[in-house]
Amino acid sequence: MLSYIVYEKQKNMRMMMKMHGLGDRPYWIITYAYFVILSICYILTFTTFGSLIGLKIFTLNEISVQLVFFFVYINLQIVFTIFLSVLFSDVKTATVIGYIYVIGSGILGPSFLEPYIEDEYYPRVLLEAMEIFPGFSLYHGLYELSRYSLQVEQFGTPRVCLKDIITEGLAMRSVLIIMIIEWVVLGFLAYYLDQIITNGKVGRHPLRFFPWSQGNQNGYKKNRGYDVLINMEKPDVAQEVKKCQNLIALAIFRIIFSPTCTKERLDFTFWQREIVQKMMQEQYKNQAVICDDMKKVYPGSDGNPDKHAVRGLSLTIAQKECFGLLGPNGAGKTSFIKMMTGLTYPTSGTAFIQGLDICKDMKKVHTFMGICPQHDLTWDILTGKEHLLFYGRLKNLKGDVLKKAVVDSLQAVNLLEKADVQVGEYSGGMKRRISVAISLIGNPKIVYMDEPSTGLDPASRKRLWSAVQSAKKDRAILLTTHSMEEADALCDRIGIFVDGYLQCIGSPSELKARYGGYLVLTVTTPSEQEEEVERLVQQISSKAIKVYHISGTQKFQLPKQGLKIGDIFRQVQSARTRLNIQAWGLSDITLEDVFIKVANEANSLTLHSLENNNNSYNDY
Ligand SMILES: Nc1ncnc2c1ncn2[C@@H]1O[C@H](COP(=O)(O)OP(=O)(O)OP(=O)(O)O)[C@@H](O)[C@H]1O
Repeated sequence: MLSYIVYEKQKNMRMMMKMHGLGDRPYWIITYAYFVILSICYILTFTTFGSLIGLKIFTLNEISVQLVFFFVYINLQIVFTIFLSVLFSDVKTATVIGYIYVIGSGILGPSFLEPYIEDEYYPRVLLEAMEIFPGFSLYHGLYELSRYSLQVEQFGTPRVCLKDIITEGLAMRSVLIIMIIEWVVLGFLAYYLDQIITNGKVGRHPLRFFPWSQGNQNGYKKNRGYDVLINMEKPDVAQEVKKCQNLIALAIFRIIFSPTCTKERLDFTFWQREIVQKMMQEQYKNQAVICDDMKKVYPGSDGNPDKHAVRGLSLTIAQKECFGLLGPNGAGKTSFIKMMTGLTYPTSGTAFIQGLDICKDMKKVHTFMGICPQHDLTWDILTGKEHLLFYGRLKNLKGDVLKKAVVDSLQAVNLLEKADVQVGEYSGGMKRRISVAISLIGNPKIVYMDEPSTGLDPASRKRLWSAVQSAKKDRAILLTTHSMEEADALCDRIGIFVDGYLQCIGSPSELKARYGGYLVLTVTTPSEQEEEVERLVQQISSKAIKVYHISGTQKFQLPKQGLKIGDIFRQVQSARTRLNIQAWGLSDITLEDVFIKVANEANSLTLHSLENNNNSYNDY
């Protein structure tokens, strides 16, 4: 049981289920019920088999006594396991500790505890204190059962029944009482710790359940207000920041001026009202996601400084928009998606998804969210179809609708033929495709895809793209990718993210226009015609620059301003015979060029500022 729970935690399966709408309470109820049923089956087999081979502990004891004792114990064992599981994040460690516990308590029972049980003068209170350890209470209970059966066999006394245990104050009574109390206490404790501890660390405020607690409920710092530094050198990013601020102010306005709100209205200053009213006129509607200056800092360890993975991200994503977040390795894209999906908390700032604050209403957000994580989170023993059935049910799909959704999803990612194959037998690309299908099932309103096409062959990638294309018709999609071709094909808007900052934002064509600004004209002629070609190009654009020439092949950069592609075609074609042009071509800047340019600029800026810092330290 311990390995099972820790496995789901370590592999982030639990988080994956949570992100698809399975709340903590249903998760634990289902898990608990599963373990109880499993344990009951085990105990029934155990006692039946024991009786069949004539073990007196089973044949000479009342069935009701055995059943009550074993039932209480299995429940205690389950809550104890859940309690222990909170402390582990690695399945191997959990399994080893689990075995040490089982074998250790089996050895310690007869060698350590038994002498105290048999010693009538040993204080019972101390013995009962030792039985707080569940392995010892089990041992003592079994010891009592065997004693009762021995009495029946040797002295012919009547069998001990439940009533005798309760009224006569037999040792079994204290064992049962200890186990029942522990069952309840550990149950609450396990649930409480599970809520505040994430991967072995305290993730939420320890007092979050107590109404009198003034502690920050989610363990993050809020950075409300309008103190975001707007970098005027990046007007697109600055505009996005402003848009977020305005939208948030609008949301505040709506709350404050709602008829039910009285307290906050008093704190609402006049100037804020002015801004909000002005902004009300602006048409920022239908935003699926509004991120407000989100930051993520990982605390430094082993003497290393803190890692600023996301340094302040303000972003809006409209309904039915596919937004592509591009960036070099380590830029902070995954950290951002982790915050958006509730895998980790923002260090400061927050985001609103369909108007719900991710720091306050993440549970509700999970019910209409889909995610395709960077690393596939699937159960090896379940088939592709079973995965989709499971996640479809989490999204409240039922009956024929569910069946149809599963078939459609499998078809969309070309896995219909492999529907009944266990995912453990899937290739890397197939696992990726089933992850995409999982993220889209149940019509989530917002879908996050972290490098969805990694490891896919070109045909599968194209099919995946068309699945994403049709999916975005009725939902917002946030996609991270290293493939510029993919970003160009799928994304309505793109943001390039470097070193935790958004460096630029816009549609692929806007970015190309903004960072390209020129066309590349390549002309190949016999070498003696080179000068003539140069003259022709100067006629087309007086600002053309020759960037390259070798044995008759010349390359020119033509500033786009004032140029018409049709004119270039016409002029080159009409001079084709006269100048003996053997080949010529005109190309635009690619998204890849934009990416490299933006990333290089950002990196050189960082280096520059680091150098400046170093210089100022030296000066100092
Ligand atoms: N749990 C963590 N603790 C400390 N640092 C972390 C943690 N997770 C990520 N980082 C660091 O934060 C930075 C951003 O990481 P992140 O995984 O978000 O980048 P990314 O843009 O998704 O990279 P890639 O494209 O390679 O997936 C990296 O320098 C990484 O080393």
